[in-house]
Amino acid sequence: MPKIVTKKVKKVGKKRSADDMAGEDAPVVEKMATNGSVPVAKKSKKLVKKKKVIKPKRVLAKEEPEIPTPKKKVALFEQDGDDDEAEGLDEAADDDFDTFDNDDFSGDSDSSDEDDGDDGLLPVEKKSKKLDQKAAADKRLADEELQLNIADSETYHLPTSDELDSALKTDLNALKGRISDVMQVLGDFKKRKEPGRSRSEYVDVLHKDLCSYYGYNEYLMERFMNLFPIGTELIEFLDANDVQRPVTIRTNTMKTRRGELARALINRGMNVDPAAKWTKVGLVVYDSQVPVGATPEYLAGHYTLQGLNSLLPVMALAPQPNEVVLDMCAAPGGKTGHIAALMKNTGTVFANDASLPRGRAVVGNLHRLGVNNAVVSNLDGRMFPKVYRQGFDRILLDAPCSGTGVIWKDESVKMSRDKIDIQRRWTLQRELILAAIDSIDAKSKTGGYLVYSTCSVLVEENEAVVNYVLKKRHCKLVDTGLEIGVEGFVNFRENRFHPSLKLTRRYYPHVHNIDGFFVAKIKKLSNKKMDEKKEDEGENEAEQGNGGVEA
Ligand SMILES: C[S@@+](CC[C@H](N)C(=O)[O-])C[C@H]1O[C@@H](n2cnc3c(N)ncnc32)[C@H](O)[C@@H]1O
Repeated sequence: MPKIVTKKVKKVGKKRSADDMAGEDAPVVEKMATNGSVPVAKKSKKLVKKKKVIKPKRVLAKEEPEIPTPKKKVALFEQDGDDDEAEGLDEAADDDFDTFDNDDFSGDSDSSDEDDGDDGLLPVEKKSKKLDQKAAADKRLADEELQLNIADSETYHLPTSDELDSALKTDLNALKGRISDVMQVLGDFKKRKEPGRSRSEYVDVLHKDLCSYYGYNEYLMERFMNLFPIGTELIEFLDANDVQRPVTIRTNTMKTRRGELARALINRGMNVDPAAKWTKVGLVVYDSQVPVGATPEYLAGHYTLQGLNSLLPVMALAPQPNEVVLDMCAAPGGKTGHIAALMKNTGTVFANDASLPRGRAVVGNLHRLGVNNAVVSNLDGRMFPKVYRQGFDRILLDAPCSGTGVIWKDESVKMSRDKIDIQRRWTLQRELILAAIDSIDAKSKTGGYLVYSTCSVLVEENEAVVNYVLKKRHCKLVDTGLEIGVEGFVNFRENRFHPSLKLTRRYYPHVHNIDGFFVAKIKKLSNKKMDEKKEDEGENEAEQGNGGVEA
């Protein structure tokens, strides 16, 4: 029987020990499940190649070479006019940052022609626009070069298997050239193909070359090729997987407000800005003269280090004051702290994790953040229907996953995620999502919601898992209420999911400049069991052993 740690977290803790902090940036048990925080450290590069500039469409790029002097930034933050305001330190009180969002906090007075018509954009978004323009110019040049590569002959000679195994494999430039050439051929196949060659022969060459160039196993590369049918988006995605995301922090609104925190951090030598228009608590840290995870403000719990993506499932969950909420896979606790803040430290939030060492990090973090409405437990999430059946108003299931959305944090994902590994993961995810839905009270007066999220981009771990629970339980998908993200798949290759799957949201590093992520919000409709015949339909699909997703 698993041991339950029932610690009511009561007060702001003492200074955190190194042990307490261990879980926050360095996951202990599941290395891939790291979407709770953005480490400051850079990863090492395996391949020596030209890195692409990420195009931040809605979120920030880390390129921000000009660091305004702290003094200048403080003056700008002071114009917020929130110093004398006496609102409580809650999320709603952060509304005054609508004006904050529109101010120029970068200290960048550059007003070049390109900025014309950019009124209303954040400074960083203006910069982002310039980056877009530069990227477009680069792409034009690259396209022209590509044309030159294969203009000599209309058709393209497909390498033999000997050639494939030759020095080309280690010559990254030649490999990249061949990838471009083959992609060009596939884009205009009838005209460019070598007579007698099939499309699949070209796709096979491309597949192998992409594995060699980017360092992936064939299984995972195939999944990505299915996700982004061969074209520039696939390359953009693969390039983005090798680039660090911006360092971002979440303001703990139980202790401070974003403007106040920004001023304090700027005075310590950090260069920060509002992270994005859709969040009133996120700040992006462009640069810092002090360790972001060790300032007095950090130790006092005024903020947590969190990727912007990790704000999204909690925003979708929208926990209400006085509810009973479960964070089923909570460690290291970044999202639990956010849930507690939205509940204004009222009601009860259960922070559970199957890993005891990671659970200890949750206790440390919640103490630091001043959370006093939490119960920390150490259970296998699948046990909850037995422990507290239909006991919760809302549940967040931030499921353990392949981490294919956060490859920049853990490059080992590229080689370790094979068919068996992914199958093991979606099997657990299906068991957890059933347990989660069975632990929700459909009759809750204020809630009855489950949010399912992963830091994976694979359909098997996302849409297919949600589609499975829709078949097995009385529940339906509802709007996440999130401003950004692209729709989840309803049709994916041969698969036909429930049409409501379009209400789910996907996030990609190359599109949103945040970690690859998935969010679904589900409303439980009844506490009654579904009839067995309907349940069997879901079961049969799972038995196919492909996660309901055709290769
Ligand atoms: C994606 S991480 C959670 C991150 C966390 N929500 C946050 O934002 O800080 C997934 C977590 O699931 C936990 N886990 C794995 N299997 C579990 C299970 N069967 N029941 C509960 N937790 C589990 C892992 O220990 C890991 O901490």
